Amino acid sequence: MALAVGMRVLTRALHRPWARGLRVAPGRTGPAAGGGDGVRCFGSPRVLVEPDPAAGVAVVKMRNPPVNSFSLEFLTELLISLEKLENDKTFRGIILTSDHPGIFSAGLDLTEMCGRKPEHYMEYWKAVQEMWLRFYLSNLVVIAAINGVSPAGGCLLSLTCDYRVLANNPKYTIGLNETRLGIVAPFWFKDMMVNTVGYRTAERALQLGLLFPPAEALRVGVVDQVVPEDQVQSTARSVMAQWLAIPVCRPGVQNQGLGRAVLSPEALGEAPSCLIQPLAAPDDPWPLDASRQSAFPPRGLPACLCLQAPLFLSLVRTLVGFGVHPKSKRISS
Ligand SMILES: CCCCCCCCCCC/C=C/C(=O)SCCNC(=O)CCNC(=O)[C@H](O)C(C)(C)COP(=O)(O)OP(=O)(O)OC[C@H]1O[C@@H](n2cnc3c(N)ncnc32)[C@H](O)[C@@H]1OP(=O)(O)O
Repeated sequence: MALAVGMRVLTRALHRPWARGLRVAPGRTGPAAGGGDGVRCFGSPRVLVEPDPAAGVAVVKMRNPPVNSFSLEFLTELLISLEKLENDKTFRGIILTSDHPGIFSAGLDLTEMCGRKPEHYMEYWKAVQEMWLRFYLSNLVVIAAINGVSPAGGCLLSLTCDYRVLANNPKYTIGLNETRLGIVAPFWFKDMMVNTVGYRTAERALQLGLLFPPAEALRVGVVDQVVPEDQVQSTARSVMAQWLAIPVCRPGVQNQGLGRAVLSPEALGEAPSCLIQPLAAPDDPWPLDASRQSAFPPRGLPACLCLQAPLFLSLVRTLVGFGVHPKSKRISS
């Protein structure tokens, strides 16, 4: 299904480049997540934050209908919310979930990735990387309460979290399905998966573009817990309490050199620009060996990406999977 929808969205975006996927959800206020009096939700049109100051926790709900895809606007709002919470010493943890049960996130917004100007791709790609880095490196404990389907970038976002609770609904699949769309998952997507499920499982999952239903997701370890749908939020809160009982949980993990293995100290210094630098230097020598070159363009490569061939190829050089890109060493070693 993801393949069909992906192709449909891409084709439509090509023919309707003005269709930006910019859907503004109405604002909303309500009681705090913890039910405390006088504490109001805040956020932005696409991101709702339900604070529970007493617990030091905020529930961050993605609400970018219809599928919580990562449009540029949505990414920007999500990052602003995260930054606000990080700068507010009241909060030590966030629970990341969807305001629209059934869909956690459809991942990158496919309409952002074709029919646009090169500058837009740069801006968009930078925002995607920043989202990943900011969540991955956040000093807040982040628990994902996955209450819907979570392909590709949606899965990546959950992989940045410290713990993943998935609702037990066979429709709620999760995984990195990029190859099914004819695109290669960036090496940092791949590294996150390898860190989570191990090399062989990640290799097979990425090559086949597997989307795991809950039982399988738990078995391979892409999620930490599968619970009945109506217990996802409460389980996430219990897990959070367990994490917050540890005085130095997230910074402590970093100090032990665990969990942040994808990033080298060099990349940490100037991460976003460092990561997109190869895209800005499209004349770099082709880094793929002959056998890999013959695999491009992959079968099923969306037509619009073929039309963007020069950009796409330079991106492929940046985004390759499984260690064929020399530059990946500086990030993933
Ligand atoms: C920047 C330069 C780019 C160059 C190229 C480099 C490429 C590098 C990319 C690297 C990594 C990519 C990561 C990604 O995340 S790619 C996105 C992958 N996502 C998917 O495969 C999910 C596709 N969607 C679905 O499977 C289903 O929509 C879903 C199961 C999520 C929900 O199904 P449901 O039946 O509830 O809803 P619909 O399918 O009817 O969809 C509703 C509307 O939403 C539109 N839609 C769906 N997904 C996306 C999406 N990812 N981006 C934008 N829009 C999306 C869908 O078309 C429907 O729209 P309409 O209501 O207008 O018909």
